[in-house]
Amino acid sequence: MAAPALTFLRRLCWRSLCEARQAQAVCIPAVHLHMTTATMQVSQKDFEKAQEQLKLLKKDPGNETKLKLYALFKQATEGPCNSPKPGMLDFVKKAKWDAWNSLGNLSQDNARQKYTELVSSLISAESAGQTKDASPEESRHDGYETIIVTTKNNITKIMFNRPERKNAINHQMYREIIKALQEAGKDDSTIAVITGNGEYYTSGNDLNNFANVQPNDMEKMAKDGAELLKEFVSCFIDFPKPLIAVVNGPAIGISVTLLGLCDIVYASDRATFHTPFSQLGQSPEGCSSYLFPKIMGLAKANEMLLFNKKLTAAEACAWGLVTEVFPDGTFQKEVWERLKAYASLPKNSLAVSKQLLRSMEKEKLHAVNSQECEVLKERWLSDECLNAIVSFFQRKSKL
Ligand SMILES: CCCCCC/C=C/C(=O)SCCNC(=O)CCNC(=O)[C@H](O)C(C)(C)COP(=O)(O)OP(=O)(O)OC[C@H]1O[C@@H](n2cnc3c(N)ncnc32)[C@H](O)[C@@H]1OP(=O)(O)O
Repeated sequence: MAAPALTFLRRLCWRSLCEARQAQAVCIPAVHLHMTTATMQVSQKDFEKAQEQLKLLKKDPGNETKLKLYALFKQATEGPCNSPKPGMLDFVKKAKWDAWNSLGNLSQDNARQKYTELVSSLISAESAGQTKDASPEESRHDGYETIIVTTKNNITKIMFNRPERKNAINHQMYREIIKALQEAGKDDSTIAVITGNGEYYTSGNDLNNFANVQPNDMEKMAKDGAELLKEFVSCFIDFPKPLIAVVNGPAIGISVTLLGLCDIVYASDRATFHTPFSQLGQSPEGCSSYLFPKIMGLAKANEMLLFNKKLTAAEACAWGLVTEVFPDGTFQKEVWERLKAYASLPKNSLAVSKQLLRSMEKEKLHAVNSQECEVLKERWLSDECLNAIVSFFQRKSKL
């Protein structure tokens, strides 16, 4: 069918089509009077039942099917197409006329039969789909060790999964998250969610990423780290569909800065938000040096990014970093119910809308990301940073 015709047909509300058919059905008893054999009477009964069943369909079966139903109904009740051909620009009438006319001399009995069969197949397909919808399978994606990636209810969930290390992000986890985001961007899901397994959302960069590096390899470590970080953050900047952070517990470092690149942030009231960059002799990343002042204003961004102020969930919400805070006891239930409803919205509409909201900033964000990675590359080679890492591990070993 021609694209303009389809576009116009999309304007046809499914319910109004059903109602139109109901109104047309008034003429059916007249058809019924012409039938004589018992078989035909049964067929007529089935035909009427099919019309009733059609009204119960919840999902719009699509334009092609609607046209087929329309044509079969007309053929069954009025016989071969007998109305004048509509003008080329009357797209809807023309499409309907074409569909009816394409049935040629199909007998009314056959048309009734085909109509009834088509409705029956739609009803069976919908009830099979509904059973599936009621308890859809959660599919787990293969090939990940540090994260768990699943898809259910049109939501791809990426879960940090090193709970015994407070979900600290080691090099392998950075790479796996990159891969998971690239796949989630292309899969059939409507939205993607990032969350943590266990008590923490994540404690940020695994400080072991800096451990056991020989003095001669320091520069290479810093260079490779900056490249990995740049690629990692780029995946968040470019992510093409709504990306939601479900912050189940404390969040530290890079996991906090990335929230500025997420489209919605839901937090448990147990969550805290901490970016101890200066304490670690480091500097902000995840585009936070640009996005945090925009989100919360420079004065508050300074408290977080320069002076390591740890925010409660309520503060983070008041400062605009978090969308909504939920009591921890009902957090998972409330959030996933909400997300399930969001993920049933039209997928493409959400994707293009997200891209519109972000597109003006994309180039800027990539430039900020590059600059932040360059600065960090230097920071990682600084005494301030090395001393901070050493003192973290010394503190740990004394405990
Ligand atoms: C490619 C490189 C990209 C770099 C990007 C730049 C990113 C920057 C950042 O993210 S900065 C933030 C870095 N994170 C931290 O500074 C947090 C460090 N961890 C802690 O302060 C604490 O562990 C804690 C507050 C998260 C939890 O404290 P506590 O409740 O007392 O638990 P433990 O400390 O006993 O933790 C259990 C176990 O996990 C280890 N661990 C936790 N987080 C990290 C981490 N981020 N790095 C390394 N190890 C971590 C902790 O050492 C314990 O291990 P142990 O049992 O002692 O072997």
